[in-house]
Amino acid sequence: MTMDLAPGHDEETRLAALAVLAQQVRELMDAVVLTEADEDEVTSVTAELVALTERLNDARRERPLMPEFAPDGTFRHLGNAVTGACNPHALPLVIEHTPEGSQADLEFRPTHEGPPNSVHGGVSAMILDHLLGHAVATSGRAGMTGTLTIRYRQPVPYGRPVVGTAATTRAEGRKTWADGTISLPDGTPLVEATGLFITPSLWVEAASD
Ligand SMILES: CCCCCCCC/C=C\CCCCCCCC(=O)SCCNC(=O)CCNC(=O)[C@H](O)C(C)(C)COP(=O)(O)OP(=O)(O)OC[C@H]1O[C@@H](n2cnc3c(N)ncnc32)[C@H](O)[C@@H]1OP(=O)(O)O
Repeated sequence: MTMDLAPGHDEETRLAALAVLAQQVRELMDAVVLTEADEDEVTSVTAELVALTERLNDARRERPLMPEFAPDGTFRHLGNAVTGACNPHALPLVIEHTPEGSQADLEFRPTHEGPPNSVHGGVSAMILDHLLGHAVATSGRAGMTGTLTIRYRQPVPYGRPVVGTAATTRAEGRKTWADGTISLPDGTPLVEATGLFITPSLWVEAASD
């Protein structure tokens, strides 16, 4: 049977399949950090993974998927380390644009372990960097992180829901400041961040060309 496919349908279907693969790889990574399998089983699984890696590398891109607008007009960056549905490194973070700024429901995974039973501080900083950057971008003043200051108030648990929020606080020329937190659902702050984002002079020049 043949189907009448809309333009781009094949690629969207392929990307959806790739997102499912990326999610399976996240499950695989958790399985690797938690497994108690014996050496023979670990060696056997590794051999299968080598074969799977070679199959994917038979059709390899030069670099991860770029930011773009999806067919429905929404912005997406499927290859991003924080938000990319097709990047197993990403949670992925799904960010909502709220009247106050940016917000995301999060659940960290065993692969994010830093101190025993809690999330690595660098991972929390990475998530806050992105959330702050998103708040800045949605305020119409997109920029690169210049500075990021983090205050770790309480350990962040994994395997439990937490909430990330961010909002811009002030702007001056090409500089925009934003604050954000990772909190428990009851509002208890765990990590606080303040960042300075700078719109690169190159972007300003490119926009005025
Ligand atoms: C409803 C609307 C929907 C819209 C949807 C939107 C969706 C949003 C989507 C997606 C969100 C994305 C979120 C991303 C979040 C993650 C961001 C990252 O992780 S970025 C990677 C890490 N950061 C870097 O790699 C930067 C590396 N540095 C640079 O590229 C440059 O140094 C840069 C751009 C920061 C500045 O370069 P220059 O040449 O443009 O600017 P100069 O002239 O050097 O400085 C201008 C002013 O800024 C100060 N400055 C420069 N760098 C600074 C710094 N690092 N710290 C403090 N001040 C700095 C300078 O002292 C100067 O200040 P004086 O004007 O004199 O007061």
